[in-house]
This record gives sequence, C-alpha cells and structure tokens, in this order.
Amino acid sequence: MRPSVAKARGAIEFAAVTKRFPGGAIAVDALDLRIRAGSYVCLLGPSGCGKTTTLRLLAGHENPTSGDILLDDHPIVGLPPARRGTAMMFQSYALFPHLSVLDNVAFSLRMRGVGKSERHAKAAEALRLVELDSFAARLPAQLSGGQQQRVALARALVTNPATLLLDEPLSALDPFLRGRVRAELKRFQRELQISFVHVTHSQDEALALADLVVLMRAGRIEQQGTPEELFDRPRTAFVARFMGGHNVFALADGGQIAVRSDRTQIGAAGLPATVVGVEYTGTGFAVALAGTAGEEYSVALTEAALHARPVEPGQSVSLAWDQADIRPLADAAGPS
Ligand SMILES: Nc1ncnc2c1ncn2[C@@H]1O[C@H](COP(=O)(O)OP(=O)(O)OP(=O)(O)O)[C@@H](O)[C@H]1O
Repeated sequence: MRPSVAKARGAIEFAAVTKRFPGGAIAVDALDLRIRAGSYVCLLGPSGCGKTTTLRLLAGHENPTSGDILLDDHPIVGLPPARRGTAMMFQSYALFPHLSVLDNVAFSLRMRGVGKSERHAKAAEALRLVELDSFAARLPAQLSGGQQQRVALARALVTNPATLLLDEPLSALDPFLRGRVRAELKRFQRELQISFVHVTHSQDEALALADLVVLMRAGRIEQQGTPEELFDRPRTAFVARFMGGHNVFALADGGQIAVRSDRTQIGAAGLPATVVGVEYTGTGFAVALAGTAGEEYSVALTEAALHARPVEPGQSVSLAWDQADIRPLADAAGPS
C-alpha cells in the first residue's frame, strides 16, 4: 500500500485485442485502447457489448485470441491474475461471513503465502485507508452496507495493485449509498494515483466518475473521451441515444443531427410534433413528444419556461433549435 506515492501507476494499453469465444462469438473485436496512468476509466455500453470481457482480459481471467495488453509498459498476457499488478473489487456480498473484517482483507495475501504478521499489518493499513481500522475485529454482518463495500475495496487494495478493476460495483446499493460510495471511490482513486477501470451500464455513473469514458458497441469502441465530450459532442446517433439527454432528428437530406433536450425549443415554427406527456423532474419538467412518424423526442423545460408557455398532452407544437446547438452525426442509419 502506497497511498502517497508521487508517481501515478496503471498505464494500460490494449493493442488490437480480439477475444473470440468457442462457438464463434466475438466479444471484443480488434480493441485499441490507451489508458493513462492514474486515471479513472469507465467502460460503458449496452448488455453484451464486451465490457466485462475487456475487464476479464485485463484481470487475466480470460486470454485474448490475439493482440497484446500492456500494464505500465509490461506485457501481461499469459501472466496469472495474481502477478499482473491488477486487483478486482468484488461486490460486498462476496465477503466471507465467518471471517473478521481484518481476515477478509488479509485473505488474498494469505493465498499468496504472506506470513501472518505481515498480512495483518498490511490489512490493517488497508483498513486505515478506508477509515475502518476500528472495525477490524467485527464480522461483515455487523457492518452497514457502505462499510461492507469499503471492506471489499480494502480487500482489493491490500495487494497494492497498479490497476483496480471494478465490475458494476455499485449496482447492489440503494441510491443514497450508491452516491456516497461513488464519491469515495473517486477520492480513493485520486489519493492512490492508480488507474481504476470500472464497468457500468449507467451513463450517470460514468459521467460522474470517469476521466475517460469508453462507450462500447458490439466489441468495439463507438466513442471515447471525457464525460463532457461523450455527452455534449456525440459523434453517432448510438452515442447520442445511449448517453441520453438528446434528441436525434432526421434531416431531409438523409443526414441526422443531435440536439440536447435542454436546448430543443418548443416554438411557433419548426418540426411538427405532438405532446404526449409532461413530467415533473424536480429541477424542471420533461416534455415527451411524438414526431409525425412516431419518433420520440423530449424537451427539458425549466419551471419558469413551462409556466410562461404551458403545454399539455395532445397539443400540436413545433420543435426548433439554434444552429450552435446542432451536433452532426456520422451514422445516418443508427439504431432507434
Ligand atoms: N464464456 C463465454 N462464452 C461464450 N460467449 C461469451 C462468454 N462470455 C461472454 N460471451 C459473449 O460475449 C459477448 C460480450 O459479453 P460481455 O459479458 O463482455 O458483455 P457485457 O458488455 O459485459 O454485458 P453485460 O452488461 O450484460 O454484463 C456477449 O455476446 C456474450 O454472450
């Protein structure tokens, strides 16, 4: 454990990595990806797009069919999981119920043949890092959900990995706890200066946590970039729809554009649409609309805007946007 190291660790490179499963399924298709040391990466995408396989290739739980994977410039393909410099954070319910918190955290060191006093000292240090040192003697069942999650994190960090791998680590938590653990993960990643590779299907989670968002589709990278780039400058209809908060409009020339829902205006002239619903979102209203061919659109309005120009279901309106808010899209035939 080196919480105060000056140099960031965990630079990752996937070079033309393909994973083909027996039976022919290509889970990861010629993946090229560079991750800077000390960055928080979220692998995002719909079910079956290859996120978990990418993580398992990094962990050493799968081997690529072809291609290379480097961690801090060292090739790691073929190395056993324990010798790669990676660690996987499992869900808190994977803690051993009959072992104390300290022994749970020390477990992977025991598996590596580390002596008792050394592994207890390292486990105690990992527990200090997650601020649970005073809970070392408790059993997991005697902790709150958030504390159990921190034990799971300490258990992964005890081997001093250069890269922490997380597969949907927040999915079992209630929304309140999810927000808190999310903030803690980000804080630990910053303090440790190692890379975190976090698989999620939640756009919100990726936007909140990542330095680099990698949106996958059918084993390939559809778009990668900062959260702002992915959300505000989608390159394809798939990205605009998956990231949400956008309308995709078909143009007369066959092209497509995206316009953010909060920049789409309900005006006097423009694209004809019918209001199908108005929902209160707490910070404003979401107006759901249908185009003339049944296309689904949404406009986010502030409370003041809705009260100034009320709309109601069944009403015919026109949708418009400013030139500056147009994002041209590359794939005219994106999925709906
Ligand atoms: N052991 C396996 N054998 C055969 N096919 C597999 C295996 N593991 C994954 N696949 C296939 O590879 C593709 C990618 O799977 P993967 O689990 O990586 O997707 P994912 O993006 O993590 O999906 P999810 O969000 O549902 O977990 C899928 O089509 C899946 O069916």
